[in-house]
Amino acid sequence: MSQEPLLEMKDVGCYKAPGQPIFAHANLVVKSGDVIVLRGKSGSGKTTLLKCISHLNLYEGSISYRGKTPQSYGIPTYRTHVLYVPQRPSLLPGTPRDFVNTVAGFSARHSGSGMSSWFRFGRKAADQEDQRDGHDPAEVDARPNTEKAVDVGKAWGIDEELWDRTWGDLSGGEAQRIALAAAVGLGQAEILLLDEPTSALDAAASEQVEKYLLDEVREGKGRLKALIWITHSDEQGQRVATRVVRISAGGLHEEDVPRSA
Ligand SMILES: Nc1ncnc2c1ncn2[C@@H]1O[C@H](COP(=O)(O)OP(=O)(O)OP(=O)(O)O)[C@@H](O)[C@H]1O
Repeated sequence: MSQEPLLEMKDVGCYKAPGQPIFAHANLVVKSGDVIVLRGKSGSGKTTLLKCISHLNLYEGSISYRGKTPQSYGIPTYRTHVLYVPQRPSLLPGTPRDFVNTVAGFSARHSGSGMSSWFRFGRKAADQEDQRDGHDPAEVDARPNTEKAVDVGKAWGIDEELWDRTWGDLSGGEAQRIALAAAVGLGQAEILLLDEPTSALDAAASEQVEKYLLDEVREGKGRLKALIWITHSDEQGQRVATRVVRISAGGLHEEDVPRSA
C-alpha cells in the first residue's frame, strides 16, 4: 500500500540572482517515517533548499504539503507544520521563554505568526505572504505546549533557568538544544528541517538529541513524522538516515544509505 506523501517538491530551483542558479530541477517526495540526510559540498545550497521548503526563500517550481500548496494553509501556519530550525539560534532577540510564551499565546490558527517571526532567517523571505492566512485542514489540536518544550530541554541537560536568559547569553550548544526543544515541544511540526542541529554539541549531547528525535519519528505518538537533516558528519548521517539525498547544481539525487560497519 503506497503512503500519501507528506511533502512533494517538483522542479524546484533557487537563484542567487537572475540567471545564477544555486540549484535547479530539485524533486523530492517526503513520506512519514523518513529521516532524510541532506548532503552536498559547502555552498551547494543545502541551507537554501531547507529555506525554500519552509517558504523562507523564493523559489521556482512547486512545493506541496499533504497535497496542497503552502499558500492554502497560510504561510505562517504552513511554517509551523514544516518547520525550519536555524543553525545559529543565538542570533535571536529576547529569551527562549519570551518566544515560547508568545507562540503559546496565539490560537492554533494564528500561532504561525509568532513561530515564523522567530524562525524567519531567510534572506529572501516571501514575507508578503505572511500576511495571508488560510484554512488549515491539517490542524487538529496544535496549541503549543510550553511545558513540553521545557521538559524536552531538561531531558537534554538544559536547566529551566536557561529559558530566561537572552539568546546571546547562552552558549552555542545551549541555544541549539533550546531551539530544538522548542521546535519539538511546541508540538505543531510534522516535518522538521534541521540545519546542522548538533554542530555545537559534544558527542554525548548530540547522541541524546539524535535519539530523542529518531524515537519521536519512529514511534509516531506525536505529530512529528519526518526529518530533513543537514549534517557534515558521515558518522551522524550513518546513525540517523533512512534516506540520503545529495544536492548539486543539477538537483537532488538519492544515494544508498550507508550501513554501519
Ligand atoms: N544572502 C545571500 N545572497 C546571495 N547568495 C547567497 C546568500 N547566502 C548564501 N548565498 C549563496 O548561496 C549558495 C548556497 O548557500 P547555502 O548556505 O545554501 O549552502 P550550503 O550547502 O548550506 O553551505 P555550507 O555547507 O557551507 O553550510 C552559496 O554559494 C552561498 O554563497
